[in-house]
Amino acid sequence: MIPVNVVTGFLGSGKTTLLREILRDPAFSDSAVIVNEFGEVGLDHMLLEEVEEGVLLLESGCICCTVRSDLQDTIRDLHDKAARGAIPPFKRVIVETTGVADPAPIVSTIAAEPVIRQHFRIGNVVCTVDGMNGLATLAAHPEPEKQIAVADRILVTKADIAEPAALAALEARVQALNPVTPLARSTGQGFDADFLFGADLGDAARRDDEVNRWLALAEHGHDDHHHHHHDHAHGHGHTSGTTTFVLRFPERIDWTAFGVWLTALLHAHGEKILRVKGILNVLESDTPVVIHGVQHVVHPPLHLARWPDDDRSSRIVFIARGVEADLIRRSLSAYLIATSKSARPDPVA
Ligand SMILES: Nc1nc2c(ncn2[C@@H]2O[C@H](COP(=O)(O)OP(=O)(O)OP(=O)(O)O)[C@@H](O)[C@H]2O)c(=O)[nH]1
Repeated sequence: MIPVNVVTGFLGSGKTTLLREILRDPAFSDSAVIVNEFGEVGLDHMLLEEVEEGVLLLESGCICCTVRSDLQDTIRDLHDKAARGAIPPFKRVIVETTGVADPAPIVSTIAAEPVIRQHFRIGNVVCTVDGMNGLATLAAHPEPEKQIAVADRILVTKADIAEPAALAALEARVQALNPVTPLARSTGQGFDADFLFGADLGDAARRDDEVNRWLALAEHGHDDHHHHHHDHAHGHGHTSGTTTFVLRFPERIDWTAFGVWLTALLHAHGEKILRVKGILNVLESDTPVVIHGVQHVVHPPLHLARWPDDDRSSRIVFIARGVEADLIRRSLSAYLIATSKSARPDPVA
């Protein structure tokens, strides 16, 4: 299965700079890149073409709203061409979105298409955040907050030119919006391509590490001295309403009942549940099941070969906007009691 990575991030935050550098890395030369741009002039495309011939430009506008089928066509086209030998084989796809795109529909576009699903899987969503203008952009525009919430990797760019205090304030804000996603800084060169695009939950060999990474972040935050809940909507004159919470249940749960509940929740409130990730102790298996989803899309559940530590409780992290943690907790609790399989879930701080 070929991973499809998505590079998102607000206008001018450094997406093209990241891609250009990544494509210079010989280990990443076997990447097919799809660039989505607004407007007539494909400037990013011209920049990218200098270094990489396998770059395709998706010309018909914004992926996220009108032309999702174009993205599907483009991915199928890449696959056909590689199969025919018309282009070199590639090991990964990277989609660069426009700065104002919502990455969630792009993820669902790839996840929903049966032909694509036979050969491709979702890789990481990498979000660039402008180290200079990030706070101002977050205050003024709705898109970056969602891009950050949905991301699997966050890259704070322009660390070479931003003020250290401003960078720290930005990172605190980003971590408050999404405490479970690892964050790195960049100076416009020397990117850790493996961290950003190599390691992801869909890769069985890297899965345990990934789960440990976000579980540790979910439970301890990025920094123990500085717990994420403190920073939420801190200063900046902007109250976002994006919250993160962890539901923990001590007893084994019925996977089928849980699956029905989660499907119903996302059907009713998907646009408010930006991200869900969880490790479940299910009745049907002695090893844990990992779930993750972006808005209305739940990826197929993944099995871990072993538990990451001695803790056998199920833990589910939600990043949500405009929905009360308590509502979700009570709903799940009621559902599990009604299906009489499990104990009441308790929230942890
Ligand atoms: N000093 C410095 N400049 C950077 C860095 N990252 C990006 N830039 C500069 O910031 C500007 C915008 O970067 P791009 O990579 O074009 O950003 P983008 O997100 O692709 O922009 P759009 O295509 O407009 O959405 C360019 O002039 C880059 O050279 C960085 O880490 N340090």
